[in-house]
Amino acid sequence: MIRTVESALHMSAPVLAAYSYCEAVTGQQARNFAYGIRLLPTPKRRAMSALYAFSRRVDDIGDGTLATEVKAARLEDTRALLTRVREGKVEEDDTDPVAVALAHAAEAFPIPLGGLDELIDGVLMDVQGETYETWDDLKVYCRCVAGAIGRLSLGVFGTEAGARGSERASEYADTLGLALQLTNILRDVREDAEGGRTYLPADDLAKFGCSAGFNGPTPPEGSDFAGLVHFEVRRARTLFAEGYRLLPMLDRRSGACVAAMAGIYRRLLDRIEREPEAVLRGRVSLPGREKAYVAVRGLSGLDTRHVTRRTLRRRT
Ligand SMILES: CC(C)=CCC/C(C)=C/CC/C(C)=C/COP(=O)(O)OP(=O)(O)O
Repeated sequence: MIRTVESALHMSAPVLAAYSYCEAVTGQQARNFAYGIRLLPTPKRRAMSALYAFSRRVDDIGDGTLATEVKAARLEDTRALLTRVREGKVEEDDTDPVAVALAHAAEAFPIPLGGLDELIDGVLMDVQGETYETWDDLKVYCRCVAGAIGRLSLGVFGTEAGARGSERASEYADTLGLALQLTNILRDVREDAEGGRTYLPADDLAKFGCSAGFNGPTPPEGSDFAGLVHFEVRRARTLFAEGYRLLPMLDRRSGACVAAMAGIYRRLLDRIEREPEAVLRGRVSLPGREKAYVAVRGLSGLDTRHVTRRTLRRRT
């Protein structure tokens, strides 16, 4: 049974403590997304924090230094936990605060929990060292680790668009996830290379003379690294433009949350476009004041109105 948002506000001390734990994890670790999540009303903010804390746990298993088979086993433990959540088998006094908060959020909002299975599938691909020949191949991975997060988030945000509109909203949320993930991949080129990983499609790397990979602060000799980055930036921008069509389908504060998350990442993309080689030297980031500015713009609807008008103009 789905609880109403009002009844979700009256919650037991263990559930409140579980949400506080997830909010602390979000505040400390979601260096960019926390700015958007903070703009939501309390029940949605708590539910998004529960989703974030669960996703963080899955991601951390993938990123750690454990052996492949240990990582795979831990990911399957997480999947088993998810099954308990789905079957309503997590009690409020369970010792795992993330499970308690997620179980509560999944009762309060129509969250399509299968998206978290997809996330686990995506991180398993990563752990098993999957490589991507083409953008279509990479898209499968991005759909699992980011598109699914967009679709899960939409369950919390809700949309007033009716059944057919919901389907479209879900596609836009998925596409926005792809845009964020591709931006994230560009930003983390250096860090991933140090961990022995390149996510960018092999055929794009070949086209720009970068098949040798990246192992230092300068591009491979004779390559057109800037060309590669600009090519992927254009691809990300197209995805952002499509994904932004979600914004007018959301209520004001959910729209503000998405506009802040996407707005911060778009500014990262702007920086990367201006200085492609910066991603080989380290992680490109925005100062806190700039992220706060983007969040306030999201709340005032500035970004939403701008994008909606532009999107409509493009379509007519
Ligand atoms: C509709 C909607 C809400 C769509 C958005 C979906 C979404 C939030 C996808 C997240 C994908 C992503 C780039 C995660 C990186 O997390 P990270 O912890 O590595 O990020 P960080 O290092 O930038 O903090």
